[in-house]
Amino acid sequence: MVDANKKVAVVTGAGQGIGRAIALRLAKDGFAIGSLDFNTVTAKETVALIEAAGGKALAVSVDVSKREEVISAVDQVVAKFGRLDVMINNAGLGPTTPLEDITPEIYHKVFDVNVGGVYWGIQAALKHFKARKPAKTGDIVGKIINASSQAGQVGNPDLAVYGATKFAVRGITQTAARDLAKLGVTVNAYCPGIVRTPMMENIAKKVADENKQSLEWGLQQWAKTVTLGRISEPEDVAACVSYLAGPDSDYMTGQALIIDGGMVFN
Ligand SMILES: NC(=O)C1=CN([C@@H]2O[C@H](COP(=O)(O)OP(=O)(O)OC[C@H]3O[C@@H](n4cnc5c(N)ncnc54)[C@H](O)[C@@H]3O)[C@@H](O)[C@H]2O)C=CC1
Ligand SMILES: CC(=O)C(C)=O
Repeated sequence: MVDANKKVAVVTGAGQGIGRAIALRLAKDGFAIGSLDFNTVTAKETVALIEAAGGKALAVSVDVSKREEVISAVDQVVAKFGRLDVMINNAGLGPTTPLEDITPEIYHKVFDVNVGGVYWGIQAALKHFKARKPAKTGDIVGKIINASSQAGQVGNPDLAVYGATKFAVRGITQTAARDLAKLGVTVNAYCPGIVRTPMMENIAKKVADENKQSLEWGLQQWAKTVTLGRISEPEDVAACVSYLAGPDSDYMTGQALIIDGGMVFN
């Protein structure tokens, strides 16, 4: 159990990339962290990094596409740290899927993770938020922050499945914000541009290989196509999520913050 006023955040997909950056940043902000990931090894590595910096964290193995696993994982974090303040539904899959290559298996798998994981994360968090009574009307008892994308704002080449899930996350965020406001729960999303992570590198590798160019060239091509050419770092996204998780954003709900200002909407 942590001291009573130490806030607690759960991050899904905390084993690498943007999720790890968010977990490290929120730990630096003073949160105890639930580091949830399909990959137990990397989830534990994130915990080790947080503890080495003097923070508190718990790794829990989870497949966010499985509702009961998500509920159980969040319960384990609350059992350890005594409370839940922020739920960050970050875990996702980002395959490149030319329209004619989409199969029912790909469709179900990506939607089950990217969209189902958000539903189950919201439900898992709500269970604990509803147990808290706002001291006065308008007080915030919990925050939900979901991972959308620039690809959830405009159609990206070859990302018809992935992009559809990110459009869906924006819709879920707006509906949940309306439905949960009366409980004192805010719901927002972050919409990064091109961020240097294993997911984005896998996507960029396709265009790089097709053009016999380097991975960096592929990332740049993507950045020029969907933004004004900037490749962000996971820490840039974590800074935005730190704002959404902190008290300065208590007034905000239902927003889908576009992180990479250099957005180009065709
Ligand atoms: N990298 C980018 O350029 C952008 C990423 N995003 C979004 O940010 C989020 C994080 O993306 P990245 O860090 O780039 O991805 P990543 O692929 O580098 O890391 C994703 C993490 O989620 C975990 N994960 C995957 N499926 C899971 C499941 N079923 N259950 C639990 N954990 C699971 C993976 O093990 C991994 O640790 C995703 O939702 C992605 O859609 C949004 C815009 C841009
Ligand atoms: C992976 C992603 O969200 C992109 C290409 O914006």
